[in-house]
Amino acid sequence: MKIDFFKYQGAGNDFVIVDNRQQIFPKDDFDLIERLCDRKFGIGADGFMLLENAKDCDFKMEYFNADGRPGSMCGNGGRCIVAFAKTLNLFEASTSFVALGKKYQATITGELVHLKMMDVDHIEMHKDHVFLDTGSPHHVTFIENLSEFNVVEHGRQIRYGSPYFEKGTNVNFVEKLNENTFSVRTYERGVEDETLSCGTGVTAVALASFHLEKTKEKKVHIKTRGGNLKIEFEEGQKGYKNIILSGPATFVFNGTIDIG
Ligand SMILES: N[C@H](CCC[C@H](N)C(=O)O)C(=O)O
Repeated sequence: MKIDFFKYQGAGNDFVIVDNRQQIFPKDDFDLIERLCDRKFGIGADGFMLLENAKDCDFKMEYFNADGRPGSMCGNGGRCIVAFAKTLNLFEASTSFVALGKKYQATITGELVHLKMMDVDHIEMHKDHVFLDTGSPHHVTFIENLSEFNVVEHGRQIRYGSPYFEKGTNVNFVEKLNENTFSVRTYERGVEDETLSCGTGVTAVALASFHLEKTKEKKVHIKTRGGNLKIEFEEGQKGYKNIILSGPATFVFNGTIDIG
């Protein structure tokens, strides 16, 4: 069977998207999804997404990591699927979609997609890191000389170590550049490698930076290897709310692939 796919990237975090409103895609076939994401045997991507119909929303997003397994929330993927949904005329100026049973809202202005992330109530503070869930789990550590740092080696050690083990976590290494700007590199669970950027990861870094008083700003700029992202948020009674992740989400190419 041949399927049409669309390749997008958001700040260098890249995705294959398939329009599955007709339920044509065999989504239980994790080996197939892994192969489609493979950069040598397939199309190549950090993640795979299906756009499906949803009841009270414009569409549903189903996200899979490059290892073919269903992932948790993906911030850059969310922004990319919103850009894709726009080309299908599924909404005008703003959209709401469902992912992992949660409702998300987004808007588009020019090249930028602004995605409202889930509220974050808990930030775990540890001696040398913080841990929080922004839709996906994130371990955040501040370091120096980020550009020289071996992200894969250290990220992998933390991801597979205590207390995460098999379930794992995404791991972000951060360096402060100025009062409201941070540089971030992320080791992504499910890709098991460094990716060029991670949306839920930079969101976690922005909140962690504010929480640790490394910035007083509630509008934080993040530089990643794949581009720049911006996070705005408000303090809620318990934690953080109205968290908006903004950045580019760009169509790269489309094609047809025989999935057997
Ligand atoms: N790249 C994604 C995160 C994917 C989540 C995945 N790595 C997991 O922990 O299941 C992002 O932009 O937020």
